[in-house]
Amino acid sequence: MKPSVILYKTLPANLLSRLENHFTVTQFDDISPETVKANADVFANAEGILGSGGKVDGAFLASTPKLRVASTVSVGYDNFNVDALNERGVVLMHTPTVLTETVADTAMALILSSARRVVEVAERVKNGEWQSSIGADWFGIDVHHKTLGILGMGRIGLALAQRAHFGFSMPILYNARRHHKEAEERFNARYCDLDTLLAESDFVCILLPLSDETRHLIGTEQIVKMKSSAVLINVGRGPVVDEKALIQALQEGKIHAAGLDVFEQEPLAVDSPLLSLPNVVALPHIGSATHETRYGMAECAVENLITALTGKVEVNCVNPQVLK
Ligand SMILES: NC(=O)C1=CN([C@@H]2O[C@H](COP(=O)(O)OP(=O)(O)OC[C@H]3O[C@@H](n4cnc5c(N)ncnc54)[C@H](OP(=O)(O)O)[C@@H]3O)[C@@H](O)[C@H]2O)C=CC1
Ligand SMILES: O=CC(=O)O
Repeated sequence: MKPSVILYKTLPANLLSRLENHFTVTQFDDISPETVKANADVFANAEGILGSGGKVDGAFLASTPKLRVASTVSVGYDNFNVDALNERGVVLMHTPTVLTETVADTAMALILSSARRVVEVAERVKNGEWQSSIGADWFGIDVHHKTLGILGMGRIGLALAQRAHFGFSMPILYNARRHHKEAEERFNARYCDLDTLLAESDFVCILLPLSDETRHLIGTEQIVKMKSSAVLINVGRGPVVDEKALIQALQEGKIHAAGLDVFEQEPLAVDSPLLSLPNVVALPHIGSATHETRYGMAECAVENLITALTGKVEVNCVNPQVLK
């Protein structure tokens, strides 16, 4: 008998077929407690799950006693309680690498659009405000040769540093838990502590995962250390920034602008003050959202599930210790 798996993401037809060749697949819209409760038998028999979003915690694991593998269609896995997975011996697979370059493009797009006010001025053109030669009230700030501070010099951080160094001649500062020789040698990046990075950067770009250590890492105390001309970019996870503190800082002109792909609550509330600030570019968590990359991620997640349930895992495992 084929192992049972739960799919909670829409897959292209060919990838769904590939999954069905190996498993008995049951599809749901989500894995919310309501869905789990209403389909308790299916969840009780599942050996694998594949999807994105949705909380996988102790309560979920109690409802899935046969679960062996969780395959997330994302690189970030902050919605999984990894300790609880480890305790139960459940393997967690994710999709790094395949999305790295696309997410770095999104970060660069946010840097450029925040600095040059691309969204705001394009709206003004659409509203018929371009009636004569533009004046200083349409101007932005330069990106090239400005200092970029990268928080989190991992896969995406490195890809952003490459763009900024070679494409825009930007000096790079970075902070991570350890030094990254590759970034220093290839992009002349300089490691510095958080306070120094905040004080010296013209653009601060967050590419950190969400964890107990990074939650609200950037709050009022940190924002006031930034230059008043600086721009904050967040492509990592929303809760790394204390959003209330950021809103207040933007309203009071403590920093120049923000470019945000991620928020404390997603989707962002339509009445969020962020949406009425002209110096904020807000994107709907599109970091990896291109047709090519989303296909690549789905394909990677499918292969991850097949390998982890039927073969030998060599890459893309978050908790390889449970394989031993
Ligand atoms: N907006 C979007 O659509 C997307 C967002 N993301 C987010 O980007 C994150 C990064 O992805 P990726 O680059 O592939 O991940 P990596 O694991 O390659 O890089 C993470 C970096 O963060 C650093 N880091 C982690 N914890 C801390 C900490 N407490 N203090 C300082 N530095 C820390 C790591 O430091 P060290 O190198 O020293 O270990 C590493 O340099 C994902 O976890 C996800 O949250 C990813 C894809 C799309
Ligand atoms: O936010 C997206 C991810 O892949 O992580």
